This record gives sequence, C-alpha cells and structure tokens, in this order.
Amino acid sequence: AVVTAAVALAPAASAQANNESFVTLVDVSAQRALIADDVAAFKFNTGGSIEDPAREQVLLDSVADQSTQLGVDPAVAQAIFRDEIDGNKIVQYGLFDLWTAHPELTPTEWPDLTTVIRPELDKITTELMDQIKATSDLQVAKNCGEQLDAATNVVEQRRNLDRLHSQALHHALARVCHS
Ligand SMILES: C=C(O[C@@H]1C=C(C(=O)O)C=C[C@H]1O)C(=O)O
Repeated sequence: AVVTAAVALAPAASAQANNESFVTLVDVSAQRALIADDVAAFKFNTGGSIEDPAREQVLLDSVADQSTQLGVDPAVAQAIFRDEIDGNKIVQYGLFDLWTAHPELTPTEWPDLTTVIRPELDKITTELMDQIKATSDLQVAKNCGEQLDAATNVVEQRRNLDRLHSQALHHALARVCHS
C-alpha cells in the first residue's frame, strides 16, 4: 500500500514542482512591477524622466554577462528583460497619468532612486536570472503557456494586483515561453 501511494503521488508532485518553478519567476516579476510605484513616486516628485536609456543599457549588459555565467541563452534573457523594463514603464506612465489627474493621490514620501530603488532592482535581476535558468525546460514545453497562465493567476491573487500591475506583469512575461 505504501509503494502504491508513492507511485500515485509522483505525477502530481512533479506537476506541482513544475508549476511552482514558474510561480517564483512570476512572483519576482510582480515584485519588479510593484517597485515601479517607488520609481514613479521618485521621478514624479523630482521632475525626472520615466525613460532612462543609459540605465536600461547597463541593465541589459549585466543580463548578458550573467547569462554567460549561468549558461543561459543571452538572447532569451535579454528579450525577457526588455519586456520586464517595458512592463515597469507601463506602471510608471499609468501612475504619472493618475497623479496628474489626481494630485492629491501623489505619494508624499519616496525612497531614493540611486541608493535604494536601483539596488533593489539589481537584486531582482539576479533572482530573475536564477529563475530564467531554473525554468529553461518549462519555457520550451508544449504546455508552457498554460503553466505560465496558471502561475500568473496564482500570483495576481496572492498579491492582489490591480489592473495596471496585472497589465505590466503580462507584458513582462510575454516572451517567457518560446521555442
Ligand atoms: C526603473 C526605471 O525606469 C525605467 C525602467 C527601467 C527598468 O525597468 O529597469 C530602467 C530605466 C528606465 O527607463 C529606472 O530608471 O530605474
């Protein structure tokens, strides 16, 4: 009876493990989209531009470096990060619009971009790179889209994402599945 139970559990356990591996990637992506609130608060209140192409290039160069170190395809990782960056900017533009229309909703405190927020984003880059490596088989699996959608639903609910962050998250994950 013990052996039968173990055999019966094996497929479910591995399916769950597969799903769980996308859940972490999606959750870190959600954290990245949520940090955009702090970026937007800093930039809106200090008159900064949402777009910083030089910083984006530094980030994409670092992604290429880390890809080589991890044995991940740099083109795959850079495509994902291109989408992560654009997703982040979707949140920033959305909040700029909101705060322009409703100045009373503008945050009155915000962390510093250079010394606090970007170091947090750099940490997330490392975590995302680990997850891109960890899910490399899933990314080319036939049911990748289903698994990614399932993980995205779990994270959206757990983190109670609003429409803006949900839209950003979907954008950020658009090229996770590839063949
Ligand atoms: C998050 C920022 O805003 C934009 C988005 C970036 C990102 O998602 O990493 C990088 C540079 C900016 O174009 C930032 O300036 O750090």
